[in-house]
Amino acid sequence: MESEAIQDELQSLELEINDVQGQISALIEHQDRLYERKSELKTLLKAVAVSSGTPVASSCPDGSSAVENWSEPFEWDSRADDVRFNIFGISKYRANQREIVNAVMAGRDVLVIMAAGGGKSLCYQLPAILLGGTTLVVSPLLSLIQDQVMGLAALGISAYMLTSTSGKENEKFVYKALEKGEDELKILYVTPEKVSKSKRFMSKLEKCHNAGRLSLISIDEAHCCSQWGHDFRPDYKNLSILKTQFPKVPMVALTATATQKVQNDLIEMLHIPKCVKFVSSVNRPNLFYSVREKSLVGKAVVDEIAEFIRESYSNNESGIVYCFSRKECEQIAGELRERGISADYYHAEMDVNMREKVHMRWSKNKLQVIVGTVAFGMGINKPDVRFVIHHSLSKSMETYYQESGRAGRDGLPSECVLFFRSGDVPRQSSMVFYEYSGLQNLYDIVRYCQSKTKCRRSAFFRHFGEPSQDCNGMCDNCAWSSEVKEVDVSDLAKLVVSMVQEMQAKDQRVTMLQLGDKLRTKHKDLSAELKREEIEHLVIKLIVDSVLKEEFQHTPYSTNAYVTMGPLANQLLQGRKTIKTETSSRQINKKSKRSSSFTGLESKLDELRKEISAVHGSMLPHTVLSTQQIGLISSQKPDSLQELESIIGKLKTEKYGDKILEVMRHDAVSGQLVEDATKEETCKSRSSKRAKTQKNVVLLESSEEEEEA
Ligand SMILES: Nc1ncnc2c1ncn2[C@@H]1O[C@H](COP(=O)(O)OP(=O)(O)OP(=O)(O)O)[C@@H](O)[C@H]1O
Ligand SMILES: [Mg+2]
Repeated sequence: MESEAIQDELQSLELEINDVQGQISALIEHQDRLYERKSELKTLLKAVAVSSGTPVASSCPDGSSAVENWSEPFEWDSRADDVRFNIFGISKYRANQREIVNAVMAGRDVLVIMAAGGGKSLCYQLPAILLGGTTLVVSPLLSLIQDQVMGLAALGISAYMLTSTSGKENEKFVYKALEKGEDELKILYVTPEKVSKSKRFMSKLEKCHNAGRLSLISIDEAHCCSQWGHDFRPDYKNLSILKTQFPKVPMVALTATATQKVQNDLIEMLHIPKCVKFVSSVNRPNLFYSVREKSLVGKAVVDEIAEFIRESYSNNESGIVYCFSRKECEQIAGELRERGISADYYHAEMDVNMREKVHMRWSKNKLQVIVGTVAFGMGINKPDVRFVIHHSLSKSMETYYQESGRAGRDGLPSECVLFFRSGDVPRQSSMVFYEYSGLQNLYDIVRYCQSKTKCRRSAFFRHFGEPSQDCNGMCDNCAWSSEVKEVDVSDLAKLVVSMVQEMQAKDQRVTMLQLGDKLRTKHKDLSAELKREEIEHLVIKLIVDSVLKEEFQHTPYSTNAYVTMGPLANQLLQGRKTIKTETSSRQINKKSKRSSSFTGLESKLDELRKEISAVHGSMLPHTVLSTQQIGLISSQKPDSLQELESIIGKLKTEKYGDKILEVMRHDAVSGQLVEDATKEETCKSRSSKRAKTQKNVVLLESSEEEEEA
């Protein structure tokens, strides 16, 4: 008897110890997050003190850490303005561009952190022209390099590339230009492999340097150097050789990825400890962020996406739909086509040529929507993507920021919509659980999706450790007021957790889907009230709140995610923790249009840029005229080449000015004709109205007459 009592006590102690251990590990995890946040806030405080948006000199040549003023006048100002406007057709600098150009021109190493579409290319292309000699640009992807070289060639700048695909003739020209310097070679793009693997290339580059002709080195998409970045490329690690070989040549490293960890890594790996650092805000004020509830019925989701595109983007404006798997991409592209949307798919398993074809059709606006996996990523250089839809959630806030950020790189209003359902979470978690902080990162974006009150934008500021800025109603939670109620669901949560506990005691594993089904079978009274997605929503909330936990098991074909007791499960069961969910009565404002579609004249100019691009083969429409330039021309209506030049600069006016003015004149004439026709129509209808009135009078008179008669 005594031994039985001891056994009992031992067992209950065992349970209690397990419980305490669970709580300790949850608290340690919590403590880690607090430490991480503390260090973010400290950095933030420094940034705020320096005043946001201004450059931070990480340290100066003399070792001091004073902030330098890169906004003051410099001797190259007027030349820089001339090239910016008359060659690039850019009427004014965007935030930090001028300061960066100045720091590069002053011969400093520079690190640029600027959001996607912020205009990083100009920051090295403009100095490349002003400096003379050759600028070497390392860029990770062939498609990016091709786009850039083609865009620069269209501006008459001698830009070349050396990649695995460049032909012998091209290679010969480039090597000769590097070695002898007789032919002009302003900008040379290479992939990182050229630097790390081609001895021939490095020896030619050395000759160019020894002759004093290597004026600048630019590392684009520099986050590829860092293992903490999302696109790590092993060959980027070897780029440190550039600073070792050419210590006096200024280096500019550019990226849109802003985390502190990546920044520190880059400075170390590229050997630029004394660089001037320019950190711009991660805010993309022109992007409208929203989250929509994703239906359990696949076809209904596609219907909603197709309706969204048709209603808001009926002028063939470009967009991307991101999907989880290759199979899903193909299927959804097909289903969108069935619904009359011009869509095609893009994923890593496709043949390279096929992929390039799809990308090219989309870039040339011959295809409206690309349905892609994350493989459709870094190489996207299209500035006028008006919408990015996520058919399933991304794996972290950072990847979502990157993927959704492909919208609106031209600064014009664009939309980012994420379709969220809790059932998609286990699919992602079984992919990311082995990554460092993979699950924590995933749960961060799940919190973003589940919130019905918090500003979506503020989640990005928080993630990147930046002071908050006004959202200006540019997210669903800020734009559309709705009644959000907090509901205490602790009792239901206890039922769910008890069920997991029972199964665990019997050594049974349960997935989220099975858990929902079992709960509804066991508690029939609940199944009438609770929908499957509501239970899934609760289970995911419990996982995110550490009450439940995901565990993974590998099979030869897949990795399965199971739900088990989490570190805070006992706190809930003992009534020491409450669980609340948000319910909202919001109706999605489906008709709200965030983008302005083209007016008549804008459409004609859009047609013109497509025609010119088609004639030139590889040139893209936005290289001919940007959407912003189309907007400016349409609103200012220049009627001479001189006036046009004051809007789009000399080069584009010389090349396309006559054609643009012809379109404008044609539009004015047809506008006049329409106006005349309208006037005539109005006159006619007035006189016919008058006649009708008179007729009525006559009739009336006659009827009176008849009556009289
Ligand atoms: N000052 C400016 N005014 C108007 N348009 C600009 C300006 N600077 C750059 N742009 C345009 O903005 C678009 C995006 O520029 P760019 O490709 O340099 O962005 P990025 O910062 O390199 O973005 P990503 O991180 O996506 O590569 C381009 O179409 C470019 O011509
Ligand atoms: Mg870029």
